[in-house]
Amino acid sequence: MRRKLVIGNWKMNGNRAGNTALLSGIIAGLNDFGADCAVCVPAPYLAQCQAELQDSPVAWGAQDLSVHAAGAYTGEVSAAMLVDFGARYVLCGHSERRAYHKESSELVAQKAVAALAAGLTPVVCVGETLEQREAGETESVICGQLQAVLDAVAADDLAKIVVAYEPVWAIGTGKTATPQIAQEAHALLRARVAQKNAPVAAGMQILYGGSMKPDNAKELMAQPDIDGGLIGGAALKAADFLGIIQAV
Ligand SMILES: O=C(CO)COP(=O)(O)O
Repeated sequence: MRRKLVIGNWKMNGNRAGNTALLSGIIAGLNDFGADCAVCVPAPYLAQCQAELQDSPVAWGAQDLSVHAAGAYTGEVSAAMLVDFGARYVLCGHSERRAYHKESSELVAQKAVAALAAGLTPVVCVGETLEQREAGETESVICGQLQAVLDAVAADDLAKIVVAYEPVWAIGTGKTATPQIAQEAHALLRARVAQKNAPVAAGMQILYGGSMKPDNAKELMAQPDIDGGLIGGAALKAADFLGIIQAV
């Protein structure tokens, strides 16, 4: 049985006082729901997570990292720095990074490799745009994005990856993928991993992201290949985030 995982992606939101309120609200409402839970926060707030979450069941992580270990890379943050602040997860290749920062699948794969080398769990994000879906390219796009990572990561590390399917047309739009559409994509992704290593594919956590809310989470997470959620907007309110975790 794969354990469910719910990760909140705060994107570029938050401030110290608001974060404290949100994190303490999450901690106060968490019971043993049988799911793992984490927040991926803007890098400046990793220290705050370390201070406020360290004795809680909530893990924390970052939204991006550099492929470089150290050196003259102004503005970048290394995997080792994230580890220094207790991060466990790091998003790699979120669609907003791919779209606004022109991150290629090859770069995303290198980021996953850098994360793994430092002991972080990369959450590799894949997803098609509406245009690509309407052109019948969903499978080639999402499996191509995943394949770059499968090709780059050492066989021993494959089992340490988390994948997130986030259809771009469902992110922040209120248009959730139907459970059937999401399940179909998740099954394709799992089958692609299975071509490389079937036992790893069977154990891999594949999360859904895109307008997941307390009222649609249950049906999505009931699908056989959906192992949790990567939550944007609904992760910014403790009640909504807890509602999604509870849906597990
Ligand atoms: O991009 C997302 C999480 O990474 C999803 O965002 P929303 O939940 O706001 O649609």
